[in-house]
Amino acid sequence: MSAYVAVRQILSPGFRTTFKQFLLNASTRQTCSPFIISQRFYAEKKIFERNKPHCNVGTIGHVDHGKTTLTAAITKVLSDQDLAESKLYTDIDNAPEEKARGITINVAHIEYQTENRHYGHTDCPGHADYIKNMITGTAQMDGAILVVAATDGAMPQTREHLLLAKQIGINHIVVFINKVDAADQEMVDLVEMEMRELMTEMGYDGDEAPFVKGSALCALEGKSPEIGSDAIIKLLAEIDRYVPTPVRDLDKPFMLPVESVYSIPGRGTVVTGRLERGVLKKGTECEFVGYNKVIKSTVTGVEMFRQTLEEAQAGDQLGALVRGVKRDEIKRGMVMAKPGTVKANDQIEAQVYILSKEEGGRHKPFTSFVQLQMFSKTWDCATQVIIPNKEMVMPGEDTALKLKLMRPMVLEKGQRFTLRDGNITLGTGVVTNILTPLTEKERIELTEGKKAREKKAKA
Ligand SMILES: Nc1nc2c(ncn2[C@@H]2O[C@H](COP(=O)(O)OP(=O)(O)OP(=O)(O)O)[C@@H](O)[C@H]2O)c(=O)[nH]1
Ligand SMILES: [Mg+2]
Repeated sequence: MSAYVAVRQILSPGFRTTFKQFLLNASTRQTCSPFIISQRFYAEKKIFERNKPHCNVGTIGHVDHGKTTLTAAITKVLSDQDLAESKLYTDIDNAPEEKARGITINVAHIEYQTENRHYGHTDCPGHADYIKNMITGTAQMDGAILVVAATDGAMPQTREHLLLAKQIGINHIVVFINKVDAADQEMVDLVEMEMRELMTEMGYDGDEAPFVKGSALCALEGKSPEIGSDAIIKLLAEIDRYVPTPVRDLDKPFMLPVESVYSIPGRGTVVTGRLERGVLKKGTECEFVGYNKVIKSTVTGVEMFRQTLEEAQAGDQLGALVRGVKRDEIKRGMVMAKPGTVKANDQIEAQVYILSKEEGGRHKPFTSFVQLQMFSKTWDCATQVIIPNKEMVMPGEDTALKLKLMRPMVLEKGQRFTLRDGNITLGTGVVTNILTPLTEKERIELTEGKKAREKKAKA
């Protein structure tokens, strides 16, 4: 009964009863090891067992460089060690449009374990049109795997993803040079040199960053183990070693930026995302904030990778079942939090770095009243930019800006964000001050101004 004793202190009475019943079950009693009993219990009841630190990683990089193939290969190699459920390429890119076009559009969340940690893995799209999804996906990671095809080397989205990852606050990146089966050694070495330089240029430690070379396709197809499965094992060992388990903010009131919303027939509405701070349990009251709304609800269930969680902790990638709210009432970008602990704001001051032309930014300076798209956490919103104290801002400059958002969104002091202009990442910044909300008159001026500009642009 020692497995029961071990968990009874941390689990609710309802859970304890279920576990006790399981232990009293005749077939279970035949097994004497408490460890095996508890493992069987968790698996059978689909309950998430928190027996290793959890860490969020994911694949980023240019389109077609092999991120999804690598994701599938990792699950395959780990499934041989009973540390993951093997996922096919088509399980990951499963939307009809993704299958038809052979590219990733939506991020996919996959689960696996090494001996040391439990991982949530987000496979991001590389195509330039889906940068928005990549930003949302990367916002959930603690460390990233940058995939670069040896056949191509660094490409535009290799650079852009690296830059965005840096801005989002991902400090640990492991590079996987993929497709070595299709490139000669000289080419592979050149790509490594180029990538180390690029990492340094983007503010990473290019000399220290771990590089693993291999072929995701060989690993997935079970061919050439020296560049296939061995490379995957090496990659996972480097992630285990290099990406630290972040210290989670467990003591603060909980907060989860909503990534997706689903309606599950017979059960209700489920929101998913990464719990950014605090802990979350079934029965907790919550509030959804953003897009001019505050919606109150109660969490009636918490799951991680389809397994029930007694208590979710900051860092967990989870789904929360919420009572009494319809799917259409909640949107990606809203924040679910303890009632009264987060606020939406529409006017802030920020310190922003405007990328130079060489870094992929704008070629020309900009002046006040330009309208840009602001990305933070899982939301994005149009915002008007005001430059205090000077006429214009040049590419490559670090500047204070005042931002007026078209809609109030959750923004806190110290929060990081990205500014984009069409297809260009223009700058990255941090909120330095929250200003008084826009008055009704100012808001009308802002939105009317936007309409007028749009009309002019069309004409
Ligand atoms: N030769 C070779 N081809 C590979 C390897 N890994 C992936 N590929 C192929 O490269 C193509 C693109 O692979 P994906 O995994 O879809 O690439 P991706 O980076 O996920 O692409 P997006 O998500 O659309 O950005 C596919 O045809 C793969 O079979 C490899 O190691 N060697
Ligand atoms: Mg993909």
